[in-house]
Amino acid sequence: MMHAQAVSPAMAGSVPALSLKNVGKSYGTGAEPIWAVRDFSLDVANGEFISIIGPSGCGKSTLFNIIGGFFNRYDGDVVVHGKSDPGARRTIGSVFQEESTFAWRTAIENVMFPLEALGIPKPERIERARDTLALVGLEGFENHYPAAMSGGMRQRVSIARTLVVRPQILLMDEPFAALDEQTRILLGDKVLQIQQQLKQTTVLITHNLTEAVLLSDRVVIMTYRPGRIKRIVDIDLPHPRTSDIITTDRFGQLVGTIWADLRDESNRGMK
Ligand SMILES: Nc1ncnc2c1ncn2[C@@H]1O[C@H](COP(=O)(O)OP(=O)(O)OP(=O)(O)O)[C@@H](O)[C@H]1O
Repeated sequence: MMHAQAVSPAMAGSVPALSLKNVGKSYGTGAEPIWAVRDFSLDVANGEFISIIGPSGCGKSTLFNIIGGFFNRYDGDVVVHGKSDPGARRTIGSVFQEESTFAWRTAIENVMFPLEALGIPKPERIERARDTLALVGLEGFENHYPAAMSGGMRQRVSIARTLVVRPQILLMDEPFAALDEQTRILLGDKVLQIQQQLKQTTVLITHNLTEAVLLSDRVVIMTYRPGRIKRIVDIDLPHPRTSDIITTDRFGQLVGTIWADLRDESNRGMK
């Protein structure tokens, strides 16, 4: 169940949805640059749910920015569905850690926003935004402003705004970091349902063990700075899943296994 290979067995012979080839990024100049991420290589299969977990400061957000295309310069290659040209990343939809809803727009107006940029006619925009809000469990809240919603609901609006264009790859950086544990777990259920329905490839950056094990097909554990792959753990829990699985022995074993690695890296970060 545990191995350090960076290629999923399900992927043999097919083009990965996402391929990271020796990606890296350093900050600062001069003789001693700080390497945030170094020599990070990983293939993600179509439809796979991958979590990347690591201690604070290990380079998770840096990796998110590399994958999402938010840096001008980094080392290595990011290949999306076999292509590494600048347009290849159009099939990636990103969800950010910080709250990113537009306060002056209602929930449905937030979700319609990316469709406006694509020039989609209004009736279709409304229909697609409504459907996607229903997908994230916000039916009936279409006309609410973000200020009248909870943090968890606002993050669901952000997720809906990303999903409304049906990205083939969903990339998320700690999207539930600001939420309490119960809301996180319930949102995890929602994310599982969405993934089972849309079957999009998902890369979740997180420091939350429960979330990583609940949601993922594989969990990638990062080392403390420079962020490299320490180990990849196959999550051999059955599908379809719900948060009920948290109470099983196998879930506990997987969390324990990952925690053992993570604790070593977190300790290095504390020093
Ligand atoms: N703009 C920057 N300039 C210099 N160093 C930076 C910069 N951004 C990040 N770093 C360094 O790179 C390392 C990785 O940062 P990054 O934000 O990617 O980590 P992280 O794993 O996302 O952290 P956290 O979980 O605490 O958000 C950090 O240790 C930090 O010191």
